Parts: sequence; C-alpha cells; structure tokens
Amino acid sequence: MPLDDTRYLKGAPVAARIIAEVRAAADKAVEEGFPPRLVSITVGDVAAVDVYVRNQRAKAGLAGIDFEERRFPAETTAAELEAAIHGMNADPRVTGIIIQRPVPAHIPVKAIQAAVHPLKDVEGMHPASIGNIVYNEIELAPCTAAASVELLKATGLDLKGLEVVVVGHSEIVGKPIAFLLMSEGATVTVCHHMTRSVAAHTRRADALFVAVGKPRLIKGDMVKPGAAVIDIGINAETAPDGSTRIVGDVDTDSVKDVASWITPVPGGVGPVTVAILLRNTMVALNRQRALYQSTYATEGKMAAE
Ligand SMILES: NC(=O)C1=CN([C@@H]2O[C@H](COP(=O)(O)OP(=O)(O)OC[C@H]3O[C@@H](n4cnc5c(N)ncnc54)[C@H](OP(=O)(O)O)[C@@H]3O)[C@@H](O)[C@H]2O)C=CC1
Ligand SMILES: Nc1nc(=O)c2c([nH]1)NC[C@@H]1CN(c3ccc(C(=O)N[C@@H](CCC(=O)O)C(=O)O)cc3)C=[N+]21
Repeated sequence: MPLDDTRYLKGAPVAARIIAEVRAAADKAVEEGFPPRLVSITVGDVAAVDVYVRNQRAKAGLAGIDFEERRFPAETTAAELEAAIHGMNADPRVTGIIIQRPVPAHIPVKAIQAAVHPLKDVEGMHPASIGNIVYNEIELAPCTAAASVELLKATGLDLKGLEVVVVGHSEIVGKPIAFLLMSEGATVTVCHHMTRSVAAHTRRADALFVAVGKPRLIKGDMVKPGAAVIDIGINAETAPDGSTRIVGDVDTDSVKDVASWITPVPGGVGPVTVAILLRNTMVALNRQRALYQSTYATEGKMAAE
C-alpha cells in the first residue's frame, strides 16, 4: 500500500503531539527555575545506538530539554561507570539519565541500570520503576513499551477486554508492554521462543505487538483480519546489491492486506519512543520537585522545631 494509506499507523503525528505537550511543561519549569536536563551515557562505539542518540538530541532541542551526551571509552570498568552515575545522581542539575544499550559485554547492564537513582530513571528500567508498572502506576514506563501502547491507543480501539497478543518477552519491551496493557484492561497473551504455535495465538489477536528481532517473522496468514499490528522490530537487512535498509519483524507486504492498522518501520514506534523518553524526563522532574518541596518548603514546621 502507498505510504499515505490510512492503514499505516505513523509515529510522527503521535510523537509531535507528545513533544508539544512536553515543550509547554518544560518552558514552564524553566520559568520556575527548574530547567530539565537529560544525560545520555554511551559506552564504546555502537552504530545501532547512534541513530537513537541523534534523534534524542534533536527532539530534546524541540522539546526545550537540555541534552548532554557523555561518551565513555569501551574499556571503562563497571566501577568507573557506577562512580560517574553516582555523581550524576547527586547533581541537582541532572534530571534524567539514560544508559544506551548495548554496553560492552564486561559491563553488567542490570547493575548499571540499578545504579541510576529511581527518581532519575527516565527509561523506566530500574527495578523500582518496573515494580511500579506491576502495581498499575503507569505514568513512567519503559520508553519503547509505552510508545507501542500509545500507537495502539491512536487507533481509537477500546483497550478494555481487547484480545492482545505480544510476541517477545524481553525486560525492555515485551514484558512491560504486557503489564501496561493489563493495567488498561486488555486480555493479554505473551508468546516467546518456547510457545508451541505462535501463529495459533497471533491469529486470535485484535491487536498484535511484535518485538522479537527477526525480520518478517509475522506473515499475513498469521494475522486476524482487521487487527492492529504494532511492529517494534528494528533489523538491518543487506540487499544482494550490498545496500542496507531497516526492516521490522512484520512482513508488511503480506500483512498490509489483512490488518486494519500497521505501524511502518522506520517511521512507526521509533519516533514515539524518543518522545516518550522526553515525557518521562518531565515526569521525573515533577517527582524531584515534589520531593524538594516536601523536604525544604515546610517553613512553619522547621521554625517550630
Ligand atoms: N523501536 C524501538 O524503540 C526499539 C526497538 N527494539 C527492537 O525490538 C526487537 C526486540 O528487541 P528486544 O526485546 O530488546 O530483543 P530480545 O532479543 O531481548 O528479545 C527477543 C524476544 O523474542 C523472543 N523470541 C525469539 N525468537 C522467537 C520466535 N521465533 N518466536 C517468538 N518469540 C521469539 C525471545 O524469547 P526467549 O527469551 O524465550 O528466547 C525474546 O523474548 C529488536 O528488533 C530490537 O531492535 C528494541 C528496543 C527499542
Ligand atoms: N537503553 C536503551 N533503550 C532503548 O530503547 C534503546 C537503546 N538503549 N539502544 C538502541 C535501541 C534502538 N532504539 C531506537 C529508538 C528509536 C529509533 C528511531 O527514532 N527511529 C526512527 C528514525 C530512523 C532514522 O532516522 O533512520 C524510525 O524508526 O523512524 C531508533 C532506535 C532504542 N533503543
């Protein structure tokens, strides 16, 4: 189908709406003396991360959020990285910290993620943040998962009681998507590499989320007619002529004739992921301000003590 077909559920308008909301909130926070600042940590040289960081910088600029990139050499030790993160935790000028994945194999990414103070965890990957979404507190969730759910909401479908299937159950994407959808009242089935028949599940789905990392895994005959398909995959594919392009986990050519909505790759989940990161930065800022308020703005009480 041509790219202007309304069945394409594009990320740009959803991202633009979120960024405009962030801009208004950020401008107000600056006026009130609390400028939001996002720090990106990259370890080593990873081409896959570059696109993401470039987009973060550009969109942070549009949203009125300061963006600082900290690049560490590939040989940095986990202890050095933790020390740097502790410094940022203690620095009141830093609102949020994002650790770009992947990091070199000698760095335990879970421990590094947990070193970020929960109030500065704009990625929603700290165990405390993951715990919040299990408790139905979904204001700040892992960016890609939250972006995928925003795109489903953009279809106008009612999530309550909706039959949803999620293929892939990683901590960063599949699992948080399932928790967010459960919070919204959907009936959720999660498939993974041990699922006996992925197709038997996907064919029942009114909404299908795919986050596996396998190009064209989901074909048209695996999709229920009229379904909404959210393709989270980002895979680099090399053509016989040597050129590379980005494809998702869904075989768009065959699925487009069956589904009522499908997110393109690129141009679908990716741009919304960046917008959610910026929205999370404002949520983090507001939480930090509330803590500051309750700690210092208790004049009467302090005087009485
Ligand atoms: N747009 C964005 O912002 C982002 C996009 N991505 C993209 O999303 C995709 C997934 O990323 P991520 O979740 O980090 O990947 P992981 O490799 O961490 O997880 C892949 C998941 O897919 C499951 N799986 C593997 N093979 C199959 C199969 N044949 N059938 C069903 N399930 C299978 C795995 O199950 P098991 O563990 O049981 O093996 C695992 O749960 C990638 O293409 C990645 O590039 C990722 C992050 C952000
Ligand atoms: N801690 C961490 N969290 C992540 O969520 C994470 C990460 N590390 N490392 C890398 C992957 C990849 N990822 C992308 C997000 C958006 C685009 C994006 O904006 N893509 C656009 C632009 C494409 C382009 O400009 O070529 C699109 O899909 O249309 C890309 C890639 C997040 N990831």
